[in-house]
Amino acid sequence: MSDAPKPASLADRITQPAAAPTTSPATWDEEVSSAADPAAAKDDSATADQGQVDGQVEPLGGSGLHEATEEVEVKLSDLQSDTANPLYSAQSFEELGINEQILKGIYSMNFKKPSKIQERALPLLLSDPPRNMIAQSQSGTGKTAAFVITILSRLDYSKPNQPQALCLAPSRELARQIEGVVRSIGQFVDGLTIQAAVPGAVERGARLQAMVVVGTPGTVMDLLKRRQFDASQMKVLCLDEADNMLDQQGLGDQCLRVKQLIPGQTQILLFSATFPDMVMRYAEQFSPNANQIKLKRDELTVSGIKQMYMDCPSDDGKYDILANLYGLMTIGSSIIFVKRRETADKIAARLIQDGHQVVAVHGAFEGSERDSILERFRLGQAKVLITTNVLARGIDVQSVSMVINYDIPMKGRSDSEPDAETYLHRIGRTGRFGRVGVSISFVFDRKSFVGLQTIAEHYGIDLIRLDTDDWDNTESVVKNVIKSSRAPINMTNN
Ligand SMILES: Nc1ncnc2c1ncn2[C@@H]1O[C@H](COP(=O)(O)OP(=O)(O)OP(=O)(O)O)[C@@H](O)[C@H]1O
Repeated sequence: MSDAPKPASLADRITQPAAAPTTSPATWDEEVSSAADPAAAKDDSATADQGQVDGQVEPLGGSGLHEATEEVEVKLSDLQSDTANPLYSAQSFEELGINEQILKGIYSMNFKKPSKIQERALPLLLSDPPRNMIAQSQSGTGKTAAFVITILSRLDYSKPNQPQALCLAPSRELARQIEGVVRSIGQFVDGLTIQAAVPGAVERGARLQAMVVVGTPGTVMDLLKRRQFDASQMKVLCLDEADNMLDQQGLGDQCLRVKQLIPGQTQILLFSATFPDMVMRYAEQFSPNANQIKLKRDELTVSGIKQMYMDCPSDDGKYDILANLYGLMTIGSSIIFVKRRETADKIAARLIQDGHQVVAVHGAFEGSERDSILERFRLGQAKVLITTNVLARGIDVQSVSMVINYDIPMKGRSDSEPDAETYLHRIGRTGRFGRVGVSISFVFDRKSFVGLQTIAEHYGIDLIRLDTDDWDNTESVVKNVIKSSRAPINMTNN
């Protein structure tokens, strides 16, 4: 990129006719910017083929290029004292009115100061009488601890066998992860009982007998129907990834049915990094009179994640680019997101055949197998994970330094619309709590290019273009980012 002339923003390039007639375009951004014909993009969108897709949502109704920044080392404490940073807080955990045993758990996790969402949300969440909450904060900024502390603070510890708090998440992996956070933060809380309600975790006929239940909506609904779960004394209902839970046809219905079976005065908490307008309206009905903490669209991206893209020669040609990137992907850990299960299997098989070590997980895998593969990835025994949207949200593996969008996330009938929310959640698997990371999105045709460009404009993101013909430069740009451990302070935009 150093030798190439710095192009104007993608937005400029797509909306303005090319200044001078070009010869046959070398890349899709050249092609699209010279044609600038939205109708043509539409034609392409009708060609989505069929296949098994995980985690797809039903639709509801200043991008630019720049040079990568040089390495800057920053401590977490520096980030947390920068008022513009989403990790900033003026207060300590003690000042937020959290009970001693819970505080002990928080400090044992090495959390020194709250993040902005924790500082802002906790006083509202813990105040009496309990009020509902709709809370939005960027990926990796500590939303889980905010609702877990609330749950632990609301329980009646004289009733250890009585379910009193229910947390729902869209995937078994995320539910298990949240269960782990409840166990960690609650490790010094006397008498705390916790149970997971994910497929295969509760024996048929066995009653749920824990104060805190963390599960997926389908399993929880089954347990309620079979009277294995008494929700009559529920105090808190929390939906993590709430926009996804309320938006997806099936999950939305199940969440609504669960809500109908709990007491009317239950405190309802909705958390997510994204709340599209249409879903927000429904969220406000689901969680009435809620305190709300919202972000503007241009505050949603995390500055520590350097977002890049590569212009690939063809759909098939993406594989060679991926194989070339493989060495960089193993510097930390990385996740490759694809649309279809078959693609995940296919590229995993090819990479393995080419001598690389990768693992794949998607919805076709059996539950316990999914758990054990993700565990291997968490432990760093497998460095590269290939998956579908099923793991796009919530999964917290701090060592992930790169996310690859092998397929640009799309939604709608025949994949007609770019899926800006899923893009944000996918790239948010890196850059956790002030760490740095790289996302690389592959485009190869007009539709994928326009899709990415639309997403970039939606959030006002600057995308760095990586040259597929200059691997030395690509390597140095990516390495430069991932070898620094923290996001530079002056890069924060929120
Ligand atoms: N106050 C804190 N100090 C240090 N680390 C923290 C603090 N709060 C949370 N973390 C850590 O930050 C990471 C991200 O937290 P969490 O998974 O809750 O993010 P999130 O906001 O829910 O993200 P997502 O939107 O992707 O689900 C976790 O590893 C968590 O342990």
